Order: sequence, then structure tokens, then C-alpha cells
Amino acid sequence: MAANTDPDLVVALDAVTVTRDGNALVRDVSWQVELDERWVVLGPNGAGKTTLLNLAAGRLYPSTGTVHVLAERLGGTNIAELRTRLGLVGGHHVVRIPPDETVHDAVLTAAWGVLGRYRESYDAMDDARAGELLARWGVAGLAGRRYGTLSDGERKRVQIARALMTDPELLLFDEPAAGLDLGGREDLVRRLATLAADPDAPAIVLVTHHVEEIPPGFTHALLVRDGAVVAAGPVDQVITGDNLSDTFGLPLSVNRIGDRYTALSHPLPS
Ligand SMILES: Nc1ncnc2c1ncn2[C@@H]1O[C@H](COP(=O)(O)OP(=O)(O)OP(=O)(O)O)[C@@H](O)[C@H]1O
Repeated sequence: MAANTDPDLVVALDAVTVTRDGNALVRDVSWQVELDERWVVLGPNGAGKTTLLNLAAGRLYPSTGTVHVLAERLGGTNIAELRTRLGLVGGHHVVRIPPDETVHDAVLTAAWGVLGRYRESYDAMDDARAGELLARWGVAGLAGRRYGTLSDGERKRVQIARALMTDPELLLFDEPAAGLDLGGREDLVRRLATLAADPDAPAIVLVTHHVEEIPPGFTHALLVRDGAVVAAGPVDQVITGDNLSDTFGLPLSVNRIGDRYTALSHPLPS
């Protein structure tokens, strides 16, 4: 099948519907992610966010419409090969890193796409890259620890380092801050902001429920509700009280504090 000819389009959904048991998980969604863009996908529970991420990851095929990922059309390409070009972090995509694996090996083994060190051989460059990524994500001091002994926040950062090990062309995050305490969330948001600002970083799509988790430097937002797009476009135009109220189905006001957002519901009428 024909490849998408625009090399700048990392993800392209055209009139995509996904149905299961007669229900539409996403309905008539058209959405494009370009090479240098960092997208946040926001919406309430069950809105279809993970379904969109699974389409972008080539883990799910549309029932109708077309999906191109990295200029390859889903259904007409070798999915195994495509997946080697993507990085996935969090949610249901969490790679099951063995608890007795060292943190260093948990990142290193991504070079072979395996979990758990066996007989693969790694060269010094792989070792150096794993060490450099652990340092960049603030967990170099944990390199010798067993993965199973890490806190949730530390695990998340190791997972991100692992996802980056193969130099992916598209990085997908499903609720990366879920379960983190306030300090862990803030640390992660700041590190994601640093990643977003890196011109060599891949295109990024991050799914979240909370505007507080939008890292500074993220360029675009997609709001979804009941499987349909409520709004899509530049973050500062899309993250508004009206749009969020429509998305979450309750009256919300949005505040921007510096380069961060917060959202609160209006007081209930007495
Ligand atoms: N295999 C399936 N069969 C039937 N319904 C499904 C299936 N997978 C997901 N759904 C439903 O599709 C809807 C969208 O699911 P999805 O996981 O994409 O939502 P989400 O926005 O990621 O939700 P959450 O924020 O709770 O993770 C939900 O109502 C879910 O119950």
C-alpha cells in the first residue's frame, strides 16, 4: 500500500473510527503530528486517549479511515519493523522489566529490543549511551540497583531512558505522571520540558488527564471526549476554560501561571 509521501508527518489519522462490540472507541478522528511537534492529549476517563495512542503506536488498526505512522500506512507495512522506530512509556505499554535486572541493563537491553540480559553482545558505545541516558534522567546513581527495588518515580525515569535508547523517531507517553507524588510529578514535568526543548528530540505525544502535567514547551493539544475531538491546535489556543469545560463536562476555569496550567471547577451553586 502507498506510503504517506509527506516525510514531516509523523502521525496522520484521517477520518478514523475504531469500533468494538458495536461501540465507537474513537469516532471520525482526523489528527496530524509533525516532526518537530510535542502534543498533549487530554480528556476524561474513557474518552479514547489510549485508543489514539495505540493507533499511533501501530498496536491497533482503524475500523474505518486511514492511519499513517512515520510515513507508513497501518495495514500495509511491517509492524514489527515500525515498532522499533517508536518509544512507548507508561500505561498499558509499560515494558515488563524483570525486577532482578539491574537499572543499567534495563536500559542497555533496549538496544536489542529484549528484556533481560542473556547472550547478546553490547559494545562500549551501547554501554556509554545507557549510562548517559540514565544520567540525563537523573538516575545514574541507581545504575547498579535492581529494577524491582526502585520507587515508581525512579522506574518511570528508567523506562524513559530505555525508550530513548534506540533513538526513536516518535515517543509516546501514556499518563507518565500517574501515581507519582507532587515532587515526583514536578521533577518529571521539568525533565519532559527539557526533552521537549531539545531540537534533536523525536516528535512526542503525551496522554494525560491533567493540565498541570503539560510540560512547558509542548506545542499542541488534542482534547477528546466520547471518542471525538473537541479541539486541536496550538496549546495556548486550545487549553481554555470553555474547551476544557466541554471536554470534561463540567464548568472549569483555566489559569496559566508562567509556563504552566492549572484548572479548577467553578464553585457549585448553593
Ligand atoms: N477492547 C475493547 N472493547 C470494548 N470497549 C473498549 C475496548 N477497549 C476500550 N474500550 C472502551 O473504549 C473507551 C475508550 O477507551 P480508552 O482506553 O481509549 O480511554 P482513555 O481515554 O484512555 O481512558 P482512561 O483515561 O480511563 O485511561 C472506553 O469506554 C473503554 O471502556
